[in-house]
Amino acid sequence: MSITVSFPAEVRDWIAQNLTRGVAPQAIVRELVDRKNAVELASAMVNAVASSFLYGTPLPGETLEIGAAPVAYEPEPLRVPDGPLIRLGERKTRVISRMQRPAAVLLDDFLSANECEQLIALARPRLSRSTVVDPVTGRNVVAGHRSSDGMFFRLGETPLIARLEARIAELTGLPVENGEGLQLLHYEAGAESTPHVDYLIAGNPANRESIARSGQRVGTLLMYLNDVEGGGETMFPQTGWSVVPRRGQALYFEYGNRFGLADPSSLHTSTPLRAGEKWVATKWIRTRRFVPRDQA
Ligand SMILES: O=C(O)CCC(=O)C(=O)O
Ligand SMILES: [Fe+2]
Repeated sequence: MSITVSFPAEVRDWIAQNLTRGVAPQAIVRELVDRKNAVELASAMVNAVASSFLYGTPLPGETLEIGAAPVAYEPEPLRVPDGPLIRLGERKTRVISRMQRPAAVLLDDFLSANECEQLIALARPRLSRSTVVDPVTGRNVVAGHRSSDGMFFRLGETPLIARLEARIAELTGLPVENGEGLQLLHYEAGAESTPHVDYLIAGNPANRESIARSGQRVGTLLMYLNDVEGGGETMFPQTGWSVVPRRGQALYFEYGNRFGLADPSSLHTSTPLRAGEKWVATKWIRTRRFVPRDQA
């Protein structure tokens, strides 16, 4: 049995700010109990906000159900075609491996060596220190945790970019217009990205606005543009799976289901690069047409 109680927006936002700053959920519950809330109510309020962070869902509204069934992510199969070979336009790509959770496929020969070299050459003069959206303020800041350089292409910016975007749409079954501009990342020795999910957490206004404009992110395609000498693996700590970058290969993973939940097992990291460099191109895909902030 469950009961419905009111959940004031100020309390919800205060919990969201604390979770974003990394305060432990138990500490937030304790503080609420100190402020004369019943422990069941305090736990339910913190759990509701934590669950929205975990599954990439909207923040809870003005009411809260206490005693409702807990949320869990139900995985769905990838939209990618079955079989060992996938024909994408004039290109045939070979499936190396499939993974159920997170739903993923690793592909060989997704890009030709020449396409990898062209992407690097186009991106190199335009690199700048990678930024991320600050979870508290929602502003773009230099990513302390990421320590790579990056740049973005506009959708269809060159014939090569347009051709790759068409290939990605054919693979994923999601329209080109749902894709964000292709991002190129360059890591040097020692650089890494710490564990993160690619879907957007509704804890700050910038992410909420982005989700309202373009929908949630539901899939990521990583294209490896060079072989790495050591480290620099794309690692999924929840499942212990790690992909070693190899030139021309692509890793596609999806993390959105039909209930609008995102998959926490898609948490991933680029492990510290031990030597040499790593080049990777990332395509993030939304549920709807991607509208950048400056074009809203
Ligand atoms: O460099 C990688 O392997 C991962 C990159 C990544 O996580 C991203 O661009 O979102
Ligand atoms: Fe990522």
